Amino acid sequence: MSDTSVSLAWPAPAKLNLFLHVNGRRVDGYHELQTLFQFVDFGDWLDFKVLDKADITLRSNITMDVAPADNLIVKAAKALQQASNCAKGAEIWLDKQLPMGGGLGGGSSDAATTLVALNALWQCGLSVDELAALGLKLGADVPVFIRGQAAFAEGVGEKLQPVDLDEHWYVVIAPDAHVSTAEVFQHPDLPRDTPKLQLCDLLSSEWKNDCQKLVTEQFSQVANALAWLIEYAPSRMTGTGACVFGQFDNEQQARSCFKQMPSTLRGFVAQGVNRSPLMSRLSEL
Ligand SMILES: C[C@@](CO)(OP(=O)(O)O)[C@H](O)COP(=O)(O)OP(=O)(O)OC[C@H]1O[C@@H](n2ccc(N)nc2=O)[C@H](O)[C@@H]1O
Ligand SMILES: Nc1ncnc2c1ncn2[C@@H]1O[C@H](COP(=O)(O)OP(=O)(O)O)[C@@H](O)[C@H]1O
Repeated sequence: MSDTSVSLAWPAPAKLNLFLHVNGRRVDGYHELQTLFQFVDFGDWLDFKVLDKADITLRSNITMDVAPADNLIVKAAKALQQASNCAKGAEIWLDKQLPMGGGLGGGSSDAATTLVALNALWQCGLSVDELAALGLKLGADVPVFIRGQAAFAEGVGEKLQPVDLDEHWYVVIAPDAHVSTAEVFQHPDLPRDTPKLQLCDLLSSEWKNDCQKLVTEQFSQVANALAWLIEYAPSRMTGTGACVFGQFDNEQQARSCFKQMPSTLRGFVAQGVNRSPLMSRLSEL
């Protein structure tokens, strides 16, 4: 591939936290979690044009409320340049489909796709472990997107164990609310005492999200979306919100529910997938 070629689009899928337990708070303020990550076949898309000079530029279909230098995509590209002493740059195009700060991991997924794609396109030669370590510095959820396999996560989300889960269909609703991850974790009323359990026990118990009660009490939009969805399917919040998801056995049931969604709500239908679409894209190179 020549340095000026434009690669085909690269997917940056969303994730769901099928359960999210808060087990305690570390001395550095970060929280010990146990969570189950699965990807869905819906998300953002990125394009990269490799440049012979070290410039990194980003254009997007939406106006983002983060400065370019703070965008996780730009940060990821610069971190990779530094870590691999790479003198190449990139023009990056982002087709943003995922709500920002919604608990779907869009920013983390964008960062992971940038690291994986540019590592290949710039021929940096970093291993998956090296990319995951680099990604962790950008955000707790970046490593799971880099590894591209549904996973049980512990620690602050960096200790990952691959899992093979049922690939259900989901209706995902993005309530019109911005929930700050940092504020949820700082809140005095967040329960932080769920006992740590073995994965086999967690898989056979009822799944819950320890942030959900606090967030639904504070954001009526999240409570209302959940109250509507739960009439159709088992439903929960993902991450620290605001997005909620309902789980269906098949596509037809999910689409039938989605059709009945009030026009005041926004969302999408997607299938849970254990292998990230990013991995399929990478294997096409
Ligand atoms: C809790 C999860 C579950 O997926 O929430 P969502 O962000 O997806 O909603 C994520 O791990 C979040 O990951 P991410 O959004 O990358 O968080 P970071 O940028 O690393 O941290 C944002 C802030 O949240 C707090 N934080 C984050 C993760 C964690 N295990 N404990 C924390 O206390 C810290 O105060 C930190 O400053
Ligand atoms: N490319 C990006 N896409 C989304 N958010 C980004 C991006 N770069 C930086 N951010 C910042 O990261 C925050 C978390 O984004 P996101 O990953 O979408 O949410 P969450 O972690 O709740 O799933 C956003 O509120 C935004 O300020």
